[in-house]
Amino acid sequence: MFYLGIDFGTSGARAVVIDFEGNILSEVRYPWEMSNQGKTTCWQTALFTLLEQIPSELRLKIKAIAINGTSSTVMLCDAAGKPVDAPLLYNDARGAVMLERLQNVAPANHTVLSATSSLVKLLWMSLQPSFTEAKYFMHQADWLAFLLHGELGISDYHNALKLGYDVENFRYPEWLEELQIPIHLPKVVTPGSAIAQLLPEIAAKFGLREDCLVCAGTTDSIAAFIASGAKLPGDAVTSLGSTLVLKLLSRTRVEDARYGIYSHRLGDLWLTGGASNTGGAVLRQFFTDAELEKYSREIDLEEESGLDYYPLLKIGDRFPINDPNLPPRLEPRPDNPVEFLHGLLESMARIEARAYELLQRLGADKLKRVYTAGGGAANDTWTAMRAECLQVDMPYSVNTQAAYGTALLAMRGVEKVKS
Ligand SMILES: Nc1ncnc2c1ncn2[C@@H]1O[C@H](COP(=O)(O)OP(=O)(O)O)[C@@H](O)[C@H]1O
Ligand SMILES: O=C(CO)[C@H](O)[C@H](O)COP(=O)(O)O
Repeated sequence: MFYLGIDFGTSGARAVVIDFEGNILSEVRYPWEMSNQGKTTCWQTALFTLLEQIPSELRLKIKAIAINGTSSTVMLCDAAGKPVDAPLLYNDARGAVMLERLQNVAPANHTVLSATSSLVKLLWMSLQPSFTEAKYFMHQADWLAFLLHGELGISDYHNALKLGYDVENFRYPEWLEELQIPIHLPKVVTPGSAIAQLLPEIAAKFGLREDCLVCAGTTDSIAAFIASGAKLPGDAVTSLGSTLVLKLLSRTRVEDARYGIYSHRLGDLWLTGGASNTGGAVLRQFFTDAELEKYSREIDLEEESGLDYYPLLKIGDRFPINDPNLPPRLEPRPDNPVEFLHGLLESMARIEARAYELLQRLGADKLKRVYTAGGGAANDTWTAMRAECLQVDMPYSVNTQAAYGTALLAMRGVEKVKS
């Protein structure tokens, strides 16, 4: 039997089929323009296209499917599961106007007290005209899974963290219930746990087994952590995708909205960390992937760039500076593209190192090794700069693709294998 993991990242969707031993049997991709990442029609097309791209002989043996989305990408649906408005993406900060109201209700420095948290987004959406048609609040991964299993309003405690779900006591906190928002908040289950079998019409349409189970999902950066094989306190994964996301596995939970720091539950341990708006999307604004590869090789690592940027696409960051008004700093810009890239990579390496120092200062376990996921993992020059800043072991991970981690989540969810 096989297991399917589907990753809905920032720059596209990817699917991986694995066997019980974790061997990859098929990998398919559906890239999209960044302008399409906020269209639910594009998400549905991507999901169905990925299913069609998997060889039919493999599809017939898929026993479980799980989907990860970008964290805090959220939407409202009507009673039939139809979106009533456009989704709000992971880094959408329009909910900042609701922070003051929430500060009077939520505990100090709670994860939801961030301009991009799912709860401030929900409060903002509740003021929009479309809210009158809304019945369900869903995360991207929840809605995509709903398309396959047909049950509305089910999420996982990774995606639900930024909605304010209490992942220690597995319930919504009283202060959140007192908000009395007239909407169905999702029923929250364990990531990877089986939710339901495929809808018969989906099984028939895509040549999948009718008893194929759809499992609760996770977020893209947690999926990458699971993929990496990191498992001990002090192990960390930096996702160098469109965004820079840090996860440091710790015995201690760390929560501090002042810095955009929160902790996801992973078994009996905590994934302390945060997600910055800096990262590959800023690089892609100036360089193609081919230029990144070419110019990175020309960087002289013996020299510092002498540049100190805070690379952002637009105003606002989430972590380690949680400030929706933080301006990008990309000046002075050298004429030589190699020098400019040197400054960008070096500056992001410094932001990463500062962020790990902050996590440890606030109580997370001591950083011991850092695995790297995402498009930037392939950049040896960047890895060397980062190693210089981090001064820890940076092992190469055979697999850090989020889709692979999500496939492992599906397998472990239905096979109860030892992880
Ligand atoms: N050689 C490279 N060096 C640094 N960054 C790279 C390189 N190649 C690709 N990237 C970056 O990786 C990002 C895409 O990585 P990916 O993990 O697919 O992103 P996401 O999951 O966020 O969609 C792009 O923003 C791109 O700029
Ligand atoms: O930046 C992002 C998109 O890639 C997401 O915010 C990322 O998933 C981090 O969120 P989490 O730590 O909850 O997974």
